Amino acid sequence: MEVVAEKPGRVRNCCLCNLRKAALKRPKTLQQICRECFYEVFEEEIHRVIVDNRLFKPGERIAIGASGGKDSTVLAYVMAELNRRHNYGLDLFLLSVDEGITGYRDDSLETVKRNEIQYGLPLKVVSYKDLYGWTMDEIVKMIGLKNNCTFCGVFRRQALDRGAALLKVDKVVTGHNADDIAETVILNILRGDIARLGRCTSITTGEDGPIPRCKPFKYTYEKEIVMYAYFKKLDYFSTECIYSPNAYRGFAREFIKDLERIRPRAILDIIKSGEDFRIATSTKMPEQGTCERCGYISSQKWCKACVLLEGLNRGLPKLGIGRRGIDNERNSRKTIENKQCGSLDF
Ligand SMILES: Nc1ncnc2c1ncn2[C@@H]1O[C@H](COP(=O)(O)OP(=O)(O)OP(=O)(O)O)[C@@H](O)[C@H]1O
Repeated sequence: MEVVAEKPGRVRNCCLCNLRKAALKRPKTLQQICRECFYEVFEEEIHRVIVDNRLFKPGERIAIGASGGKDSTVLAYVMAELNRRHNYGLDLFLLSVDEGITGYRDDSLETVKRNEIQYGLPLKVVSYKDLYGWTMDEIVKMIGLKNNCTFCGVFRRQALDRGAALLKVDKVVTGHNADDIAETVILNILRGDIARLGRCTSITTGEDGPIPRCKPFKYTYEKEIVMYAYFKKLDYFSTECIYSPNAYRGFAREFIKDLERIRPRAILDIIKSGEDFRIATSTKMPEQGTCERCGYISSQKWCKACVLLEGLNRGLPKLGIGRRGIDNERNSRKTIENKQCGSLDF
């Protein structure tokens, strides 16, 4: 983290207010600014994104997807702050999914429980065990570490929707940041995944599904989120998931970080390129329907979660994995590709 060294006589004034000493170099613009101005530009940029994109309407109930990590902790703090300051008129809730990962999610959930009190936001926790009858610990015991992120990603997406339905909220917001989105653009290009490339830069997704999801941090740099959490001394959990090797995404992440070092704007430009892609009309997009088994949205006969669950319950966990997948009559092409944690398609 780039904090300006405070050597007497050598520290410049903040280039925004020109009153106080600069305390940090802003990662997005490389400006040397004071803490107070950093808080202000950081929060106001998010406010502008919320207003310009009309993310919320007064009176809406909003669930903040809260994992206890830095992004969602800062999101919960800033959302509560902006809601008060700008009178958004929102009813905010914390919504956590307990995947059942001992030594990781149990600890991070303790952080979210403290955030509930610190920020005065009611918390709802939904668990894989209650929803699916399996914890990730049990799934990993059965399938090993190879495709576990596929199960986790598919189950989490649905678990958040189910939690949102229980809370009767109008929208879910997540802490996906600009770096996450730029990485996903690159990953979708590398995979040739046109359908996901087309939607991964949208600030709101799932408007045709059970519950829309928004990303107020779409243009917020990860480094700035870390700085903000550090200076504000926010209480968050910083351990990586113990089951997530994340190799392919890791390469994209490193690539973006290298580009950012040379030119900080690169992150915003990749997002812009993603936004400006036009999908050829000849590209066949999946048709939206509902799962015959559980009623969840699905482009196939069974939704991804039901296919994976069927595999687990029949002791054939590879059933829904890979390009062959389960032949579900209506559509025998691939059901699920191996996908790793932190996917934006969630
Ligand atoms: N278990 C969970 N319960 C609720 N929301 C979650 C959970 N896991 C992820 N999310 C939501 O999805 C966003 C992106 O998740 P990802 O797994 O990429 O974590 P991350 O980038 O490390 O974010 P964070 O720092 O908030 O953990 C999070 O910011 C959060 O809003």
